Amino acid sequence: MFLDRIVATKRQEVASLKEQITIDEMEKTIAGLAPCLGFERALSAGRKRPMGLIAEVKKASPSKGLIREDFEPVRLAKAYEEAGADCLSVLTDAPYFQGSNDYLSRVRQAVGVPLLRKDFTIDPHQIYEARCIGADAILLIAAILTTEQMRQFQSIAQSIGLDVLIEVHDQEELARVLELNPTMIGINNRNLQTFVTDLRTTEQLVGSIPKGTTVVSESGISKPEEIELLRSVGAHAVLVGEHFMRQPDVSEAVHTLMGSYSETGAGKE
Ligand SMILES: O=P(O)(O)OC[C@@H](O)[C@@H](O)c1c[nH]c2ccccc12
Repeated sequence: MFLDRIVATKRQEVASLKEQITIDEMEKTIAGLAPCLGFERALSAGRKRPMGLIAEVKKASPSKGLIREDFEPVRLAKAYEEAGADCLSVLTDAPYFQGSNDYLSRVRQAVGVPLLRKDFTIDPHQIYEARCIGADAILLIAAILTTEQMRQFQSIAQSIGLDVLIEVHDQEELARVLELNPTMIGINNRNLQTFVTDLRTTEQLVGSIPKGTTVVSESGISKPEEIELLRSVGAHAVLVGEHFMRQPDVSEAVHTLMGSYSETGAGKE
């Protein structure tokens, strides 16, 4: 299984991170940082369109290889912000997605919208690291974590001000995740074992999620009709990467997919 390979690589990365820095040291850095921007809020009450948007800064993926040649993370992030993306996601995994922590930190300096650190979180060290490099939210993937790990990671994240997006792609994962009363659930339309995307994944799972939880439909989204469909079944936001990365002008691509927006917010409490 491919996901197992990614996790094995991540374990080695975490081991070397632990040799470089302790949690105590990272906590000292965190004490001097500005508060996080509210990621979940930006997608719910604060969203700018009827459908919220997390626009992803993504250079490559294991299934597609290099996605964008002229990859300039800061320029892309500014274009997304200008086009009214509510939040951004920045891939930081290097071996499989050609991302980097440095991209996230540079994007943090350049934009004012909340940032998701998109990576494979398997250890508390990475949560502190995410905060230190400038993230406002982290991703927890149910497929690679036990319920207890998710509970522990969620509480660590909250204790340092980070929001948590918990990702599921089937009923079994969703049932485990609901035990944690999450504020935000991502439904990944891509099966991380086969890489096949199917928007019916969102349609099938969204009905089992309690009202009041912010639902993000993730992956394989590229058409305005899909946004409308996902909105009509109950998703509050979408996470879009590859489709935007393949357009020369990402700002225009956001407008074409998502429609126009108002700064005053279109979300409901
Ligand atoms: O590029 P897409 O198909 O629009 O998908 C974006 C995002 O959902 C995808 O990058 C993603 C979703 N969950 C992940 C977990 C790890 C790495 C990447 C992902």
